[in-house]
Amino acid sequence: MEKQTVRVGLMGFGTVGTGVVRIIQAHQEDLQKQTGLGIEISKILVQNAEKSRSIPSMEKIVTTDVHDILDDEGIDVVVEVIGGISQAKDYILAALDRGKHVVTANKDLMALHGGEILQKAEEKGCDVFYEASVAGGIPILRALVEGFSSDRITKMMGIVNGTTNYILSKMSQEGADYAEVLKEAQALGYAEADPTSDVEGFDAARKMAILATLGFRVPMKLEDVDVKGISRVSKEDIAYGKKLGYEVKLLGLARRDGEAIEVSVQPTMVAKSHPLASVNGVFNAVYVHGEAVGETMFYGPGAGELPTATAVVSDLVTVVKNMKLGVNGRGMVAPYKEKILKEDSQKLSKYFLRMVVADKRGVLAQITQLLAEKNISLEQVVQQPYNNGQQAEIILVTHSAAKGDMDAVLTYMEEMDIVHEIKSCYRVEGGE
Ligand SMILES: NC(=O)C1=CN([C@@H]2O[C@H](COP(=O)(O)OP(=O)(O)OC[C@H]3O[C@@H](n4cnc5c(N)ncnc54)[C@H](OP(=O)(O)O)[C@@H]3O)[C@@H](O)[C@H]2O)C=CC1
Ligand SMILES: N[C@@H](CC=O)C(=O)O
Ligand code: NA
Repeated sequence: MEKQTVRVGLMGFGTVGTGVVRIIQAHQEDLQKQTGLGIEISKILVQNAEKSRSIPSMEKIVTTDVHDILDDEGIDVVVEVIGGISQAKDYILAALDRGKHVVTANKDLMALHGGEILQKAEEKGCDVFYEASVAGGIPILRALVEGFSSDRITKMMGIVNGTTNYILSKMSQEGADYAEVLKEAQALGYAEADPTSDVEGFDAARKMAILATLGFRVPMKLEDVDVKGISRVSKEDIAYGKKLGYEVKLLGLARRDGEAIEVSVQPTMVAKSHPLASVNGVFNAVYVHGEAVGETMFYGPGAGELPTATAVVSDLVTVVKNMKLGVNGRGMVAPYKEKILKEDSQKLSKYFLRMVVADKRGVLAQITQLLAEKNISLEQVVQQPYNNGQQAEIILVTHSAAKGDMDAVLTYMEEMDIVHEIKSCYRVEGGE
């Protein structure tokens, strides 16, 4: 007899797992109409079976033994939302070994071991989808893989970490200090008790590695992403940036020139005229430029129970549709392009530079001369008294310059007597 219901083993009943149950329950009829099959959650793996759950009717199917899911031949699909790397990886590989399809929200795992997991899925003829892993509820992975399949993407810029965007937005709107806003973000539950992976940019870097792999169709690794976090962004930088027409954002950048690629995550001065500059609070956004399509932008909630669960359940719907058609495991295209990473001399961008210098005649001339020697010209220059007029503060915005040249200039400036302190240096995007 033909299957009437697809049975799902849900691993994890926390924020996302609870949302998955709620959406499947609330939208059962719609899901059935779209797939032609019922979707039933058969078992839920948790760590603590004694914990009371916000959907008490599901408590009876909770288990702490992963084999209740893995060894149940009636379970067709595993949804992994426990998080973490080692156990989640073992469970997913074991599920694939048993011919079960997988949906996961786990960016940490997919950024590090996505290649191995997808290879195993291909061998076993299984689907693995992970839309929720990048920018939560925004269907950006599907857009890259399906919506832009006919195009060649040249640039992606993403605000893909809600915690840091919340912190930078508050610093900008209220002129508040980093440490102060971080505490507030922790109290509101946006930042983790240990916020390192958010504020040091690692969470965003994992998401950018996934975006670059799918967007450029090259096997990008996490270590290919240059990462710098926001812990050294000061309210002064934000205030000066604003005066010159910029908002500071933790920006993930993936850019292709010819076949050479660069991927980075760093605090960046984003021109106020660019739509990314207006993305505030915990919201995420991804800007995608394609050779044919031109500019596009995707905006929405990057986290949270129901937005993230929407992405998970939509992936589940795709798995079920594929099951009906008998085409699981055939839709995935492994990255097929050779990875060519840019040298620093090929990474071009404008820069914002703030420094404290001696207040003497000719200082600005010496600095512009040094920049000119490296072919770096200036777009904006502001000079003002500093430290009660005993020193001067110079803020520069350059025209496009190579990262290698800019790094060389900074190293040289550190040795110059007239340069007392380099306060900050940011990449500038979005003003072209
Ligand atoms: N929260 C969000 O907004 C987003 C989350 N994600 C990703 O989704 C995944 C889940 O996140 P989230 O729901 O927030 O996490 P939670 O911490 O809220 O929930 C984790 C769940 O998994 C269970 N669990 C954890 N470890 C194990 C284990 N070793 N064995 C069995 N069960 C385990 C926990 O059990 P118990 O309940 O008993 O403690 C809990 O039910 C992560 O990969 C995260 O990065 C992605 C995008 C956004
Ligand atoms: N910690 C992440 C949660 C979603 O991935 C964030 O702040 O964006
Ligand atoms: Na998404």
